[in-house]
Amino acid sequence: MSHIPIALTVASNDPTGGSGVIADIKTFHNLNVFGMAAITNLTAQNSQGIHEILEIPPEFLEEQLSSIFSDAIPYAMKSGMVPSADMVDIIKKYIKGYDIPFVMDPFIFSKEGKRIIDTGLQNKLATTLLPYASVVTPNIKETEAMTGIDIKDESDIKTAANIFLKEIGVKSVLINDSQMTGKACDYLYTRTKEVKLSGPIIKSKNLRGVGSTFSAVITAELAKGQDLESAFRKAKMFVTKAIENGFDIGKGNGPISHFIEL
Ligand SMILES: Nc1ncnc2c1ncn2[C@@H]1O[C@H](COP(=O)(O)OP(=O)(O)OP(=O)(O)O)[C@@H](O)[C@H]1O
Ligand SMILES: Cc1ncc(COP(=O)(O)O)c(N)n1
Repeated sequence: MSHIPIALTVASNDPTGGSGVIADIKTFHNLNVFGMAAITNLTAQNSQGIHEILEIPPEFLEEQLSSIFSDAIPYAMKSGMVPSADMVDIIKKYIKGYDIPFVMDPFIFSKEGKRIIDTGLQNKLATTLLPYASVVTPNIKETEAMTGIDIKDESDIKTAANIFLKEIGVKSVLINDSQMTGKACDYLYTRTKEVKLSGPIIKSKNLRGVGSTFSAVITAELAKGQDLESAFRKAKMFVTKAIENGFDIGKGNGPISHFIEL
């Protein structure tokens, strides 16, 4: 194959390979997209939680991005864990400068509910990066934190989505209620349409990487030139199968599978 779309993830490393950039690269590979990764953080984590986080110096993120973009421009990019205001500004510079599809997967709370970034940085992400995002993929807790809406049902999700679109200025938002109800309904809101995809909740403790993988599928599909709604449908199918085929690796919560065939 001489020509291949490139997707870039700007995120953090999970040494056990369940989430973060390793999950992103596995997803890009599965979808026949060439994956690149610029690292923001190193984490020490495993199936039982995040233990330590070591921030890469912001100027070294700049070095990584400048090496990538001066050589081959990715077709789409996503961001995950962004640990400092300086890094937010660096990422904004590249998104503004190159105008490629940008999927923002904010990482504000860990799976265990622990706050990962403070509210100052959360606000900086919202005001500086979100207006440049093609789509944002927060989970319910992140949606509540960024919009101030207490989410109890579908109408609250719609209210929060409207804040993302009309007040924060994001082009589109993807929110799901899997952490709230017995279903796994995902909602896409853009300025012109709403799409709801319903699916059953799969009972599994092996859910590590589900958020990273969902946003990585969207990024890979946008890199291929697919529209956002098709990318959303593919991401939903991908994570559903990936959860169904998850692995019992480690003593706690294992990872989803990236070996799936759609
Ligand atoms: N138990 C489950 N059964 C079926 N689908 C699920 C389940 N858990 C999550 N999903 C689906 O996985 C996708 C990602 O979910 P979600 O955004 O909540 O993950 P997350 O890890 O909390 O995300 P984040 O990276 O933003 O923290 C969504 O499509 C959601 O519906
Ligand atoms: C390095 C890193 N990035 C992201 C996540 C979120 O996990 P998930 O992909 O399961 O939402 C994580 N735990 N660690």
